[in-house]
Amino acid sequence: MGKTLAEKIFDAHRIDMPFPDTHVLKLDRVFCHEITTPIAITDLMSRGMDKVFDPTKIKAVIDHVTPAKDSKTAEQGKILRDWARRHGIKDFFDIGRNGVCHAIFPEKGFVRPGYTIIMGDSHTCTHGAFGAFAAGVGTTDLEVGILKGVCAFRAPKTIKIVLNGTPKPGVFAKDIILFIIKELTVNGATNKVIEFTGPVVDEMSMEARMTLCNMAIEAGGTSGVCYPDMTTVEYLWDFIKDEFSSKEEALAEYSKWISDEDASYDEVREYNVSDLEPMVTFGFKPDQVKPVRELEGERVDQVYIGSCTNGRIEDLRAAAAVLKGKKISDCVRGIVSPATPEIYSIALKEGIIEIFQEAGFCVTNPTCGACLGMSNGILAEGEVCASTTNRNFNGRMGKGGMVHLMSPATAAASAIAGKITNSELYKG
Ligand SMILES: CC(C)[C@H](C(=O)O)[C@@H](O)C(=O)O
Ligand code: SF4
Repeated sequence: MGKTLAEKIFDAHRIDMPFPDTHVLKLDRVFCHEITTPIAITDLMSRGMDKVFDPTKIKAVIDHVTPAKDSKTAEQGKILRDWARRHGIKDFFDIGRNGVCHAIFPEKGFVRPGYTIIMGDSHTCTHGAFGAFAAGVGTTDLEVGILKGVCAFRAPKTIKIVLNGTPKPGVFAKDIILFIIKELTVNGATNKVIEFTGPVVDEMSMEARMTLCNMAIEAGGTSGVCYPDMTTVEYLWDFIKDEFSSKEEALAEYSKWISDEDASYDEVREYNVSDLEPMVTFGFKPDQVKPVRELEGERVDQVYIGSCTNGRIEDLRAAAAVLKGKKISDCVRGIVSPATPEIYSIALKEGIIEIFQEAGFCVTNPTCGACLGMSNGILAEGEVCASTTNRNFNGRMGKGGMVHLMSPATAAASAIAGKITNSELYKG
């Protein structure tokens, strides 16, 4: 019997199986941010265990609220900053160099095919786009990970999604993943890995694959995964070129992180996305998804483009293609947060920041801020936000506020119209 990609990663990292269905894996990376890691740090300190297993494998960033907005967030940042310094964690990204964790860590080359990664953040699944097993964990697992470099997981049952067809213009990875979550429902993949495969994924950029894997958790998935291929090698090349004599050699090495033909899956679902329309959420759960057409005309007070789902350069380009030469509605506040300084600077060079500004958008520094309603764009009671983020939970972006999740192109078109609308890219 063949093995799935996740099973192969488990086999290569397993150091113990203390109970049936409990696999203790060696970790290649422990990622940290200033909301959850300070809780682990403080607890470890109080137990006299202020140690780290390997400072080179730990990467940390202040991203959720930056610059700090109050004493509490300043303190959270300080705990992480002091800890990183104390333990010689060199890859620590503070104000001026910081970006949204799930954008900046891949961008810096910290994620590789076949890796095991944990972080105290539910969207850690994003990194599976590289053919890694990456999972969000709670404080106890994070503490053990920091101390010992290991983590216990259940067997990785996998749902395979095969995506066929050719998406229409104006239909992006975000529309596809919203559709998949609608099909799977919010707990359809609980405790499972979602493997995204097929010709549509093969054609996708790393950015688009990260958008897919990012939202695996919204269907309950432990991790999303894509198979590494030449697109993965090209993305990583600057970081790996000393390890391999050619891209082909790197590809040959990474190709071991692909499921076998005869691997056994919990479920296999095939979709043809050729007829898929741009999608949008309604209600307060990410599986409440409809074609944009059916929500066309719904009022919007704020449009937010950013986050670990859709704050990457490709996302800003897609939004700018819609906004170019246009103004956003007087009734709308437009906010864009490039997800990393690198993305910000590429957007500046390409004239994308200017397009956003001329359209009437406020451009913020790289941060999560608005996405989880902590800073830089909190909604007032009764307000509605068209957002490229990943969660539309009740009050997510501000108490009493409503969030509609959509692609950057749809968000940009909705900013111009002042109401939910399909992008011109889709209208043709
Ligand atoms: C702050 C953090 C624990 C949280 C998460 O894990 O998802 C945040 O990133 C979010 O998206 O709500
Ligand atoms: S951008 Fe949003 S979803 Fe992503 S890590 Fe930050 S708060 Fe969480």
